[in-house]
Amino acid sequence: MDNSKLYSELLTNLGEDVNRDGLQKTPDRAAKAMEFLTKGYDQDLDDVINGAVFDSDNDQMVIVKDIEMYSLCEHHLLPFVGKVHVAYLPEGKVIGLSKVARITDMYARRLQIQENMTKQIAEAIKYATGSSSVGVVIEAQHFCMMMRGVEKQGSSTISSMMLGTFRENAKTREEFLNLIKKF
Ligand SMILES: Nc1nc2c(ncn2[C@@H]2O[C@H](COP(=O)(O)OP(=O)(O)OP(=O)(O)O)[C@@H](O)[C@H]2O)c(=O)[nH]1
Ligand SMILES: [Zn+2]
Repeated sequence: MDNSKLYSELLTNLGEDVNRDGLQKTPDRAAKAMEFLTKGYDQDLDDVINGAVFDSDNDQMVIVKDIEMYSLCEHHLLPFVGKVHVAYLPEGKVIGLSKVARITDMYARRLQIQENMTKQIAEAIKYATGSSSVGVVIEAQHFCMMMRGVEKQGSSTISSMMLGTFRENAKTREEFLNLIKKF
């Protein structure tokens, strides 16, 4: 059965009249929206990187911060929304900056938990750049904690994955964390 039909059944089960004016196209729209929000399953990391990795002899920290992220929690299918910060220490190669955001989207547009997505992005940056030192921090608000359940609107969740020098060297980690702080 296609997703539109499934949404139609869901709405009927919820007590709605799927033939009423406002709902006529809703199953189609909802199916399209869900397909968009989970399109990361169909993406391949090499295709996303698209060869945009360049030689560079700059071995200092690169940070792409405040990348907006919209994902869906795998427990409730509700959004979690926030910012992703990515850093790495180049080891001869740098990646196209937009690809860092595209990699983030590829993993965000799946059913996720924040911690797993944090690790997946870090591993992908490591793979793409060949760098052993990668740091990823995600700060997000989970709608399943805000709109329902525990109903806490003010809390946010911060997760991190530090690899290589970011894990081993407190100074490198601090430099990253200081540079992504809000001033
Ligand atoms: N660690 C982690 N937990 C998450 C994430 N997204 C949602 N959750 C949590 O997953 C848990 C699921 O708990 P359950 O007790 O099985 O489900 P529930 O009865 O709907 O839980 P409540 O949200 O407490 O009402 C909840 O504590 C959610 O807050 C995430 O990205 N990471
Ligand atoms: Zn949830």
